[in-house]
Amino acid sequence: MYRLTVRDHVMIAHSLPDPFFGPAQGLHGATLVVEVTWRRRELTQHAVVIDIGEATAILGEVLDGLRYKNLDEHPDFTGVLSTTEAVARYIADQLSTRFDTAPFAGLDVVLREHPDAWAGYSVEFDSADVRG
Ligand SMILES: Nc1nc2c(c(=O)[nH]1)N=C([C@H](O)[C@H](O)COP(=O)(O)OP(=O)(O)OP(=O)(O)O)CN2
Repeated sequence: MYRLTVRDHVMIAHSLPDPFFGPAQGLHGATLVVEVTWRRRELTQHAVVIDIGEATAILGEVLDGLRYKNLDEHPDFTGVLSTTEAVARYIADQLSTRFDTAPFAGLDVVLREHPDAWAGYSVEFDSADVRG
């Protein structure tokens, strides 16, 4: 399996309004470092998983929808606890609508909350040995 990872970051504000989260029930900010890995079984005719520039642009486009936003007021997070895990899933879902998933085996999204804690979400696409 081949992999290509790009990284970006996004500053957001949010609250986690459940006693489970203790002080994080209140509004607070976070700078999330976002790593996305595209996976495929066979390389393209150009011997890549995906062009780094294209991957970076797609990720940036998705993160632009979150930058400097208060997720408590973001329509896509209404009624959702915007945990790192949930934001990772959201980013994976948004990414998956922005490229042809057919040649890829999957996508892994990792969000680093701080240097010692991170969470992620992986989506598996149909297996394929397509050379594109
Ligand atoms: N599994 C997750 N746990 C927590 C998340 C999360 O996204 N996924 N988020 C938070 C808070 O948003 C924040 O990042 C940390 O808040 P903090 O109060 O410091 O939480 P800690 O668990 O590290 O410490 P406490 O002892 O609970 O205060 C929290 N958890």
